[in-house]
Amino acid sequence: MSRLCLVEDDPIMGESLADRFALEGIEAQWFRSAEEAETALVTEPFAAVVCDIRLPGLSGDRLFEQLRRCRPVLPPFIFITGFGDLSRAVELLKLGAADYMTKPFDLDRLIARVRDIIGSAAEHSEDRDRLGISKAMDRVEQMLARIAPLDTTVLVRGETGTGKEVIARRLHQLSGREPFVAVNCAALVETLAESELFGHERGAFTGATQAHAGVFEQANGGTLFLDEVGDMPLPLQAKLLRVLQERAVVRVGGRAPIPISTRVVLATHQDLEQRIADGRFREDLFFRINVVELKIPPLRERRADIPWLARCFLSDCGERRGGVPHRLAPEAKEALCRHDWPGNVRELRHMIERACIFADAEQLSAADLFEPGLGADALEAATEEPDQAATLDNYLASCERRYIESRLEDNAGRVTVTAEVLGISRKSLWERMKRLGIRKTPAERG
Ligand SMILES: Nc1ncnc2c1ncn2[C@@H]1O[C@H](COP(=O)(O)OP(=O)(O)OP(=O)(O)O)[C@@H](O)[C@H]1O
Repeated sequence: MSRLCLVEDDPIMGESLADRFALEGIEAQWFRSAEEAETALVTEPFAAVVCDIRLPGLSGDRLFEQLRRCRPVLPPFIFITGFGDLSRAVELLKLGAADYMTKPFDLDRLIARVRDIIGSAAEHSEDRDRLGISKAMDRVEQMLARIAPLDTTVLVRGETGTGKEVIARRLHQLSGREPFVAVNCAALVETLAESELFGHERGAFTGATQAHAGVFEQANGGTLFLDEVGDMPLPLQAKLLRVLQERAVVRVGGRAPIPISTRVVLATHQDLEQRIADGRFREDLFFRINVVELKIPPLRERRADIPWLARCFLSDCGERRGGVPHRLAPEAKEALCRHDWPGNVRELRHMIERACIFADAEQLSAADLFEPGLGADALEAATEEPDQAATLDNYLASCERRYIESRLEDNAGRVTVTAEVLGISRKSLWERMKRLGIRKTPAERG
């Protein structure tokens, strides 16, 4: 789905835009009024909307606001504005519009922006079912497809937060089995662990007033996910080994073995070889569970997945809040790609979710992500070793300069928009730029 919705009442402008889109191979449907476009936008899918603000009847901005109220997810809106509509355009950005272009605008820039938006939307919708787009995750997906129909035991290894449970669930989904039962072995209470895993008969111990099926039985026919298996106490490891070998459980206090046909997926972030060397993990169990091993690389070793996962989480947040997903400013995307992610995908997910809740604007800056309330550049400057000879005033001025420069860069040098973002007047921003020696670049406007 890469069709564009163009809303423009001016016949010359509309025709030239429609022609240019056609020349560029972008399929566009042209509407002369917001009313006509509204009907199409509620019934048909569009990859993006290019919309004039001033239209006869319903205006472009009212159309956007109306649709926002009744549709949980809207295609990205790019507004075409006259100079007088600039402050309205800034408000629309805050409400979730993707961008705006001031007339007369550079058609090449508009085409590039539309391509950018349509391209990433298409790329994203195709990829939504994937685990990542890196080569490493490609290989994991290929392995999953191959082992899904078999009932082999699978060991998933990787640092904490790399997505081991996500992978176990994907394998389960691909296998077509039911049900999926997950147990965190590190959280098992030692005295109850055996009964939890293998079940117990009535009267097996004080308090066992009823017979209880353990997780192996509960997962019969499906998948049993044993997370943090590296942390399982040694006596329990011996019992687990027996169950895996015999493919049958004996409930605590019971005698008869109960056959089980459960695919067992185990996961750990522990260095099992080291734990074997330390006498904390059974070597025979290791060989038994290590039939198929899936190694999930840490996020810092598959950086291609970072912006892709970030987009997934942004769109999840957008769907949850029933609005247009937040976007990443280019510097925010770069900062994400540079970060080393010790907490892996979990850290990335939490960071994005927190930023979506607390950020004021629809476009997330690096500061929104890494240090809400304090600009990332200011933070960087503040954590840099200060020049010993610098006075406090010089040091603060350098933080202020870096922060303003980075916000100007985010907003393509537009002084009016940047002043809005910084929460100061345009005049005050000019004065600060002059005082701090920040020069306007030729590309700047506004
Ligand atoms: N490929 C992925 N796509 C989308 N979300 C992911 C992916 N990988 C991980 N996540 C998210 O990251 C978080 C951590 O994932 P998960 O619990 O599977 O990691 P884990 O390796 O099992 O962690 P731990 O070792 O701490 O148990 C979850 O919120 C999960 O939804």
